[in-house]
Amino acid sequence: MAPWGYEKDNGPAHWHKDCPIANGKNQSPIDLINGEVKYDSGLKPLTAKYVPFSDAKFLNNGHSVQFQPSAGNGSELTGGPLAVKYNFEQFHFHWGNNDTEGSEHRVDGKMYPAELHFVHWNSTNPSFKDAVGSGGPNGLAVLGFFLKVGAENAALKPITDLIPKVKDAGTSVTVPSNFDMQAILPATLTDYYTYDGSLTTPPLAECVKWIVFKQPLEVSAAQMEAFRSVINRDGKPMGGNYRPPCPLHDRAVKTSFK
Ligand SMILES: NS(=O)(=O)c1c(F)c(F)c(-n2cc(CC3CCCCC3)nn2)c(F)c1F
Ligand SMILES: [Zn+2]
Repeated sequence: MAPWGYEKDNGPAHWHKDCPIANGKNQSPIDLINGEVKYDSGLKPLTAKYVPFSDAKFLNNGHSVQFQPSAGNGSELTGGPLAVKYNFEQFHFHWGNNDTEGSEHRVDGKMYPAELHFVHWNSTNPSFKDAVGSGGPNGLAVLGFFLKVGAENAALKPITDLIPKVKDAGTSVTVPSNFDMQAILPATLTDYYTYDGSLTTPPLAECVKWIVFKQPLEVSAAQMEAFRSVINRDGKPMGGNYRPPCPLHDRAVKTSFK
């Protein structure tokens, strides 16, 4: 099969051939149905401590645009549903070709125009790759933020301004060392949905504690348009790089809010 993608001939409906776990019982994304979630008063706020990276790339890997440091620098995530410290690995985006689609998770069936994922790995593992392969839902912790069109996002501007430089698959650019990743996050990481799931792209490993924030972040129409100018390995717009929702099976979605 052609390398996986989001087109008719290599999209999500084909992924099970190389990754049979695609039909597993703990797959992501899901539709977050408010009538079926359960408030858990034990869920505390999360704490993300992000240190500026001196050597990070922003790259187009053919299926997303991704902020990727060359090595860890002590940036970490703790709290919320997490029992241990998780190291920051990368962040990337999923988006649509218009404002009615683009996010991976949905809320009562509603899609947002984009979704931002901050990927972290359980620090009790020797590496990110080991964490992905560690078995069970505590290998990775991914923070999901919905993006909606509104005011310009000043914290994301240094990243969206780089998008024209990574328009083509396989290209990358160095991110200025004064980029403040912490500024992207809301001041308090309180209201979120959390459930056990998987990577939303191959290898679709069922190793993720998902933490999806209720409050969307805003980006300007111009920032959304920047994403829509990115092209994939087939030279087509990358927009539509989202997996449709998967069955919940017998999983519970907990919320930190009533
Ligand atoms: N959407 S998501 O679920 O947040 C999400 C993630 F969390 C990821 F970690 C990855 N991921 C995939 C690999 C290849 C590795 C190749 C070596 C084996 C481990 C996977 N690197 N990072 C990913 F692509 C992705 F989309
Ligand atoms: Zn993602």
